[in-house]
Amino acid sequence: MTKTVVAVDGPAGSGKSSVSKAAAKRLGFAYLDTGAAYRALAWHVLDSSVNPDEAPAVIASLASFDYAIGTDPDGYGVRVGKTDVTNSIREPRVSAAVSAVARVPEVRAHLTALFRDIIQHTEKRGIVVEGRDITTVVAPDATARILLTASEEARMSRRSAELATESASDVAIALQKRDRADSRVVDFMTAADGVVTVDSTNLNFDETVDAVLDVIRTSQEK
Ligand SMILES: Nc1ncnc2c1ncn2[C@@H]1O[C@H](COP(=O)(O)OP(=O)(O)OP(=O)(O)O)[C@@H](O)[C@H]1O
Ligand SMILES: Nc1ccn([C@@H]2O[C@H](COP(=O)(O)O)[C@@H](O)[C@H]2O)c(=O)n1
Repeated sequence: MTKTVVAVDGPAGSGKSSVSKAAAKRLGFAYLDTGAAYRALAWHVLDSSVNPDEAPAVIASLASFDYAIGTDPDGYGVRVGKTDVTNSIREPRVSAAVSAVARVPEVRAHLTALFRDIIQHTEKRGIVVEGRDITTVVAPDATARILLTASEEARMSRRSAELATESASDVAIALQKRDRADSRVVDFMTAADGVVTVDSTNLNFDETVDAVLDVIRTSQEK
């Protein structure tokens, strides 16, 4: 059986996780959130009292990074060792530390190998994988390659609607800072050759999922 791999990249708050998860559910595919792995490593680094800006110490912490993630879009959990970190990796302190960890080349190589292993071993007939470098580095040969974008204004207002405990301006500053830092490492703002852009600025959630499903269907027909 040929496995369908769908690669989705985009900036923070563009809808990668929610849209990819919904598309995977509709197709009966597995779903892999690669940002969760970078977040889990940032959580592990902080939990080990390592400074995320000290690359050699971050690299050393990979040896004790016992990471597991589910790929069921209906209920996936993230674990580091025996600790369930599904919710704690979304805390602002982890979001603030994750870019420093993600810029270390050894970290990227380690996690890329992990993602490829998960993609290869999925038991479903397809998998939707989302992140920043999936279309270009992790799975450049994917069946469908999508850049999911939305204007900065739309992304900020969607994200601040989610985070009721934080002010809209704090959310906006954190999101801009993370995108700026991340885009120094990976270009997820421009579509690479063969990558289809889906701009959700003027689409509602269901319309965005439908647009992504259209791209997948068209790619499968090729
Ligand atoms: N087209 C859309 N219209 C309205 N809301 C949307 C749309 N797409 C996504 N959303 C909402 O925007 C919010 C952010 O989406 P999501 O968390 O999936 O983004 P993300 O790209 O994975 O972000 P991050 O990279 O920061 O994890 C969610 O509340 C989601 O439901
Ligand atoms: N392929 C990826 C995915 C994520 N990152 C880094 O992880 C951070 C968190 O990702 P979210 O999708 O959960 O927002 C992100 O800010 C990047 O630093 C990455 O480098 N490559």
